[in-house]
Amino acid sequence: MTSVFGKPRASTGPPSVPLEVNLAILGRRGAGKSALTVKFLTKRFISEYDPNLEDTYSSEETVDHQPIHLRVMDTADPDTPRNCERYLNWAHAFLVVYSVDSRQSFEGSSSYLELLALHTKETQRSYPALLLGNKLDMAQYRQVTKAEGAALAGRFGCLFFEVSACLDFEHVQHVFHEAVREARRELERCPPARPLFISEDRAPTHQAPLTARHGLASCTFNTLSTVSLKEMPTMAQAKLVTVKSSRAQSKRKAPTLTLLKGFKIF
Ligand SMILES: Nc1nc2c(ncn2[C@@H]2O[C@H](COP(=O)(O)OP(=O)(O)OP(=O)(O)O)[C@@H](O)[C@H]2O)c(=O)[nH]1
Repeated sequence: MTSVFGKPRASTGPPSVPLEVNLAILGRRGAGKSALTVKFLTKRFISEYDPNLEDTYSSEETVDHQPIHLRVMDTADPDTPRNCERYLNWAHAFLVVYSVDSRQSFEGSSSYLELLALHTKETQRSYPALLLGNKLDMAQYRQVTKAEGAALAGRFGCLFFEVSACLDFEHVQHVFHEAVREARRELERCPPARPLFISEDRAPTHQAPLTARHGLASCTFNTLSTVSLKEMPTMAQAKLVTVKSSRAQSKRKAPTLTLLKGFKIF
């Protein structure tokens, strides 16, 4: 224990490194992906947005006392899943969103779940997905029953929630944190191999040749003597904007606040 001005302070040791979790939000246009993302990040409901904007946001979260560096990709596919590698190869977990007042968006969410199932099969890895029926506040205009949502989620073995981006923040936060928990479980169960790529233009410095270090036949590895291995660079296309909800709250007095690129928050 240490003490500052007579107040006892627990000795915490070195700060724990946050776990990095990437979350992609998928769904048909108008399902409420952006509204849910912004609600989660700022506790606010947006009414104006750029439907063609796709961006990735980052937020420092604490889930079950563990620091998490969460990145959220609010995707914007045109009408159907398109160029999906950008999120399939990036995300640790997926939120698939439909709107309870739109049968079309529900059918769209089914296509996304099928896409994820195919990706799971192809990569032989498991990708947690949560199915969200959004716009629960519009329940009087329902086109999709809760039972139908639950049945679809059951078919793909994923968690299911009905939410509203314009009702309570805690419920939306709970859903995002559930996605983090699912991703964390999977990352613990099956840690990803650290990806490497080979760059042929730089010789390794201060290193004995592979052949000498491993006693391998020189003819086999001669070509590797000018190769260096590096970690894969981070995705170039992901633009990160860090949002601190406390900052958002302190600027509440501003009549219109543009906090996230492309979003107007009132
Ligand atoms: N009543 C209600 N309206 C919502 C809710 N969520 C989103 N909306 C509205 O639905 C419309 C579409 O919401 P977005 O968040 O832009 O939907 P999106 O899925 O991001 O759509 P794209 O950006 O076109 O891909 C907007 O007018 C939102 O204000 C909700 O929970 N309840």
